[in-house]
Amino acid sequence: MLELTSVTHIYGNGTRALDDVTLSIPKGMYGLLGPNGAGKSTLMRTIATLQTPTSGRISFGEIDIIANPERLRERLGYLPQDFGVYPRVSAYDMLDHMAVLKGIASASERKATVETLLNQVNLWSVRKKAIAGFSGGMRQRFGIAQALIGNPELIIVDEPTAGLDPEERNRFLNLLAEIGENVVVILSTHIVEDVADLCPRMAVLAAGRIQLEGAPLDLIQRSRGTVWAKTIARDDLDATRERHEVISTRLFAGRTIVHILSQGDPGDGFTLVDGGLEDVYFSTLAHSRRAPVAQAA
Ligand SMILES: Nc1ncnc2c1ncn2[C@@H]1O[C@H](COP(=O)(O)OP(=O)(O)OP(=O)(O)O)[C@@H](O)[C@H]1O
Repeated sequence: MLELTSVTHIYGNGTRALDDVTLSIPKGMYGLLGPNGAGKSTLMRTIATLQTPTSGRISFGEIDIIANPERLRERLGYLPQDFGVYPRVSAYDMLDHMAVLKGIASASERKATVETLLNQVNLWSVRKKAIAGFSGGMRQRFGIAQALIGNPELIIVDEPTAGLDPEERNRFLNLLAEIGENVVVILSTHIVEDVADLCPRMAVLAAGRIQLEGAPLDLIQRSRGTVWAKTIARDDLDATRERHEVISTRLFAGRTIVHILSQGDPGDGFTLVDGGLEDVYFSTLAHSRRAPVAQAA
């Protein structure tokens, strides 16, 4: 279990990127959902011990990770949002090199590790090719392979599916799902479907605060009876926004489908729909923009 208690991070320029974040993250896949600038990367880097929070406590099992970051690092696998430079060395050699850095000194143990991982992420056939020539999806699968070196107990993946085409995204998510239920896997993303497809628990982070936490199915259940939809002409959108609490809009065949939040029948020809996680997410964001402090309390 990873426990965060009142974690706040204020950057040198005064930006309060994390504001009193308290979370308990159990084993299994955990989704951290939030828009750009919400503070997700700051939170991921903080948990990965790459930066120290301004205040608050973080523990992983028995380990106080702020006091003993090196103990966490031995158990951590991290795929950052921007993996950085993609070298002209082969996937095999790079993974072998990273295994050395992770402390696997024995050549035979390293060979077994590297071969297993390349197979697991389906890069065995291209193991001799330079990573610089890999597609986005291949790079992300390589990123997961390096994160899995040394059997980590805590795995952090920051925005891993951004920019992947649907087939690559599916492949990558299946790979994450296989990693297992015996480790903590935190998936940070702004893509609702990533969380809906994979995570038994999730939190929504916006403006540095946890706005919502729970099991996606429960959260969807709780929103039942409050999400209404209607197809309108695009020109009518402003008027609709004035009259109703619009949580999302989507174009379909040149028309606009609006979803609104209403505790009772809003009239105007809206029909009740079975809301999904996207509705839960967008209504949470709408609330947080209106009353950030009250919502997060
Ligand atoms: N080094 C820094 N110095 C000052 N402000 C920063 C720094 N890094 C991030 N921020 C600010 O902190 C806030 C949170 O940024 P962060 O990158 O953690 O968000 P994010 O949810 O990961 O967004 P994105 O997906 O766009 O990276 C933003 O307002 C950002 O501008």
